[in-house]
Amino acid sequence: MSRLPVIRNKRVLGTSSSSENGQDFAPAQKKTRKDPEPVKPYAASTIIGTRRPTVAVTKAPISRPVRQGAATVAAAPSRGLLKKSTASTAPRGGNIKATAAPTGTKAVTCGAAGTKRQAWDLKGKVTDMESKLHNYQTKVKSVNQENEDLKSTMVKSQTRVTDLEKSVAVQRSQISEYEEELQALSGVREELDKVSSEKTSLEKQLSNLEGKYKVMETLRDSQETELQTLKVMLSVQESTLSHLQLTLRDAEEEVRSLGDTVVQQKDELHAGEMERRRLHNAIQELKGNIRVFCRVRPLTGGGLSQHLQLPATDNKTITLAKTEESHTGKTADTQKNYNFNFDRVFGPQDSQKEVFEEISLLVQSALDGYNVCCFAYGQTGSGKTFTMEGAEYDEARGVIPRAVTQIFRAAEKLGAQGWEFTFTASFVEIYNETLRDLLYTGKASKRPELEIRKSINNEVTITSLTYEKVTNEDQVLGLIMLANRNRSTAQTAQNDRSSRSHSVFQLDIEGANVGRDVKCKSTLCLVDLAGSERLLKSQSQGERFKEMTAINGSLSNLGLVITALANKDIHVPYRNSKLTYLLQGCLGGNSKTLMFVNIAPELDSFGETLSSLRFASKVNDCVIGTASANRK
Ligand SMILES: Nc1ncnc2c1ncn2[C@@H]1O[C@H](COP(=O)(O)OP(=O)(O)OP(=O)(O)O)[C@@H](O)[C@H]1O
Repeated sequence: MSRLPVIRNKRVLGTSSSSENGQDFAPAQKKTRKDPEPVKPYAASTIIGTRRPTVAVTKAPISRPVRQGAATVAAAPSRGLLKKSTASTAPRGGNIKATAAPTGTKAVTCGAAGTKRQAWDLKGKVTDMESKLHNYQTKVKSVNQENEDLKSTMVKSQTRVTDLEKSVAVQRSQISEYEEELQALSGVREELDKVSSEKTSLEKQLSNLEGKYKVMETLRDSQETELQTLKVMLSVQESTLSHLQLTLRDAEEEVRSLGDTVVQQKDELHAGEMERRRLHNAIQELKGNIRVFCRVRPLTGGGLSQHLQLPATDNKTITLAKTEESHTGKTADTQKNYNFNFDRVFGPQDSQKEVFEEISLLVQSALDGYNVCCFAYGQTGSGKTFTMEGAEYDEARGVIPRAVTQIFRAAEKLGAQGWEFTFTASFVEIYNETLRDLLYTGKASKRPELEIRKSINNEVTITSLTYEKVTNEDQVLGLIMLANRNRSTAQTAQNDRSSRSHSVFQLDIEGANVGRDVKCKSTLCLVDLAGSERLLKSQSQGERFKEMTAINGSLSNLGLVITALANKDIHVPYRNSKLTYLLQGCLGGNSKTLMFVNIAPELDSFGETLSSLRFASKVNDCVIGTASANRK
């Protein structure tokens, strides 16, 4: 920070000094400069010539002239004026002039007329001397006066000097203050430096920003151009929009009329769906409400079996041929053929897919509100489980997983027509006339006993059985896997238990078309029966005998029930076995039944095969009454 006052004060000081000196010392300096030679201070020469009466008073340079315009009598001690010796100090050959004092002091002249007195004129000389003395006295007086003045001036000057010294001291203290301030200002200077460096960086930033600003301006310009283009486009779009709005109004009108058409078509569709169901059922009835499919499994070691003949052109016949040797040996061997006709006969080469295609219509009936029961009958190892469950890879999937897939897909499609379905799955095993929950996940020790109950409206349920609500195919497949795990656990405890127990998978289906106030309810029942070995062959004893008795009992009772239904007997012995009791809802008037008779192609299974085919043939001959859908 500029503290110019310091300089100004100095200047003031100088000015003041100059002013003082201007009054008191300047002329002397000027004179000194003019003097050809410096003259010692206080060196005053007064030449009082004997010959020349004129008294020359030289102007002696003094260090401090008393006053401008004062007599140029030197301010040296007045005594000196009288000393003759001092005359010798006067400059040699100098122009010594008698300078008349401006105050009226006259130069001493010899004689009144300035003429030289005669030697004899002593009086005159005395007079001159007196006059001179008087002059000198006057001069002394004036000098004294002047001296006094000078003294007072000196006193004043000293006072002045003191004042000035004080002032100087004050100025010095001020200077030191200013110096201190200056010192303090050095910090400020650092700050100033910092600020200035900051300023420099800010300036740089500013220039950067200016650069950016320019770029932004360019960008803005281009965007403004773009905006203009967009505005033009917008106006075009607006006109298009208004045009489209008009079109939309027209379209809405059209949609409204189409909506009416859709409602009308939905009605027609629903009527069509109901008609389809009616016709579908009519076809099923024509096919018979109980159907039997025969399936021959491939030979375990490959090749063809000689005793089983399946005509290539006919899918409904199977011939079991047996060559009987002549007992006497005298006659030729005779061949005995056993022919059986079924709704369909599948050979060893027929795939799971082909088998399922034949029963998919029945599965559709389950969704339409009809009870459907499908069971596999046959000796152990004849392919019942393979037919019903299949293997894990896709192509080998059996009836149960395929039926589940079909049902969920069909339900989804019917959803578009306003149908909503709920599905409940259960899986039960019947072993030795005892029911076992295959979906049970609790502790084995707490496994509850299951009892079949029949409600007032003839609905069969099992107490404490797991009824699992399912919403998709994967859930059902998960339950089937759980059932298989449960079965294999039991099988570890008892060898081949699965062959000696019936497993019953049930899917309860409830459908409602809320908009049309239509409801339906049905059960799809898929059963893998126990092996149908005859008691004689197995020659079982003990526990095994008990198992076989139970199996044969339930299977033969199944035959009896079907026969009773076909004969329209008043009493149908459902309760004679757990199997028929459980399947009561799915067998009989209000249901569609499909039986698979599975055949093992090995020759040593001939007897069992013949027995199975005879049983199936009996069932096939039955015509169970007309089924009616469970509609409300
Ligand atoms: N159509 C077929 N094609 C190929 N393999 C089959 C076929 N049918 C059955 N099998 C195979 O034959 C074997 C016995 O079949 P499966 O276990 O299904 O008989 P099962 O009648 O269920 O026997 P069990 O009464 O002991 O349960 C299995 O290995 C199975 O994979």
